[in-house]
Amino acid sequence: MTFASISLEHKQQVLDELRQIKQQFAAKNWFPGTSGNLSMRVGDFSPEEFHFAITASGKDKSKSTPEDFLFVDKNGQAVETTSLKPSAETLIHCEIYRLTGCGAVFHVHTVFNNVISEWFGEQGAVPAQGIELIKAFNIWEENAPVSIPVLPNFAHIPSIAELVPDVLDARIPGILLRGHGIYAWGQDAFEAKKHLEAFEFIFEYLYHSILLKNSVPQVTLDGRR
Ligand SMILES: CSCCC(=O)C(=O)COP(=O)(O)O
Ligand SMILES: [Zn+2]
Repeated sequence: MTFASISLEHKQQVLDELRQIKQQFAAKNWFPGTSGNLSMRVGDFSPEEFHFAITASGKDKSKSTPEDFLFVDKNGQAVETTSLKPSAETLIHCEIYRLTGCGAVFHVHTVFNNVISEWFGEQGAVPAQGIELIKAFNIWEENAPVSIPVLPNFAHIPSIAELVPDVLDARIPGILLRGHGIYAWGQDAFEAKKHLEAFEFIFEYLYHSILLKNSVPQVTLDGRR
């Protein structure tokens, strides 16, 4: 499917949805210091050809302007004449679309995802168990353990993108970058948002639970420490 053959109406719908989600995430303070990027696929997916709308690089994502998004191809190259630059992290989006065929990819920097990615960075994954919200990932097995991959953070984005295939887990719709932020995706924007919110809940839960475990003396049932 060529970019030109995708209807203008569909492209506009995607931009409208992205704009709404950007405002909702900005209201949660999920784009501090111009960080974060959002994308949504337009048209059909095939690994050989796909297109998506993505946030322009370096913008204040809490503001809405006519210059917030542009369309790119599977290599992250703009498909229309524009002065806008796609997100510096577009190649990571490209790799996630290529490997999953998903419909939307959202990336945010939060204090909780940064702290947790650092805490578990050395072991390469964040373990979580017994948290009801993993049902948001469509995991219904009782007390199922999940493991959220953590990749090292490099200034050279292609070096991060090339590690994505090694850690991507079909059951877990997200990857953390150590000391940087999270990428979450889904078959559409609704699902990607649901996944991102569930990840952030899990990170916040783990943050508090690790802090409690390390600060409250562990008392056994017979009163011994
Ligand atoms: C200012 S945060 C550093 C870049 C980054 O990690 C990010 O998410 C935003 O980059 P973009 O090019 O998408 O604005
Ligand atoms: Zn980032």
